[in-house]
Amino acid sequence: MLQVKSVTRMFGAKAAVDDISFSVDGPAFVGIIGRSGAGKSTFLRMMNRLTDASAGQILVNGRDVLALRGAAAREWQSQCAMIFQQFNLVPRMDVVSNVLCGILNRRSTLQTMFSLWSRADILRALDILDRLGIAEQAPKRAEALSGGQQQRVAIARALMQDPRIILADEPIASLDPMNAQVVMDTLKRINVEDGRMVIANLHTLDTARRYCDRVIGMRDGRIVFDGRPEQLSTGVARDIYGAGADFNEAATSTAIPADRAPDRAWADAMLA
Ligand SMILES: Nc1ncnc2c1ncn2[C@@H]1O[C@H](COP(=O)(O)OP(=O)(O)OP(=O)(O)O)[C@@H](O)[C@H]1O
Repeated sequence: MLQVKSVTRMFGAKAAVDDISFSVDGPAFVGIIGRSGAGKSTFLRMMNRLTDASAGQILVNGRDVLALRGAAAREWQSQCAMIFQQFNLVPRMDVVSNVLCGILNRRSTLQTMFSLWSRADILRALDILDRLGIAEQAPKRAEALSGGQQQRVAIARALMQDPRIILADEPIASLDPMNAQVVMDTLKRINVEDGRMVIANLHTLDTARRYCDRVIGMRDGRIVFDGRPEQLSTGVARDIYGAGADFNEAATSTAIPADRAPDRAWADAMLA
């Protein structure tokens, strides 16, 4: 389904992403880890064409999405939704309108100017919010919501596009552990229930181990690890992060232990 072939992105003389290749067969949950500056965001931005690649191909079902131009590139962007660390919602706009923004590019200028949404679109947005457990927030301004709720609105906006792939750039980096868990559980549900591929840049090892089917470790623009989460030993992690013997995994942790019943119940209630 996805084949990344020798993809490189240069910024001046520096390779932010340096000749990376990997392929993913099915709708997996892929985590990309690595220290700041490793090239994780640049890769995701190339995938959905926010940034051009300097060389290489990204084949999705055999089609090189890096070669698409104009309307075809925009069409690809709608199949490849992106979620950001800072949610990127319109703070003063209500939640349901933010979700409807996911299909802005499918509307005429007139429809956009007068905020005309079809009943079917509005019902679909509400359905998605309901599925993510935040339907009651629909009329509120986005800025009135907690960080975790805002990130779920951003996920709802992404789902409105009905994408094949969801790219998540540090989706939980601004959240407290409990909200982080709810957001990761939500992404996992979408991956498993809908069969949409998720590729998430993650900064915590325990999150990568817990949610991903596959983990890719990047260092200085290159892939230095590509394997299953259980292969991600402390030694491997130390290598990915370029850390010394004093590397402390706990320092990269935000997750809540799975055996903490109240947290689990809270998360389940939020997702119900
Ligand atoms: N627009 C740009 N112009 C110049 N250099 C850039 C640009 N974008 C990224 N870089 C450089 O490319 C390298 C990779 O950056 P990137 O943001 O992809 O890393 P990252 O792994 O996502 O890190 P972080 O987690 O801090 O976002 C860094 O050295 C960065 O300074």
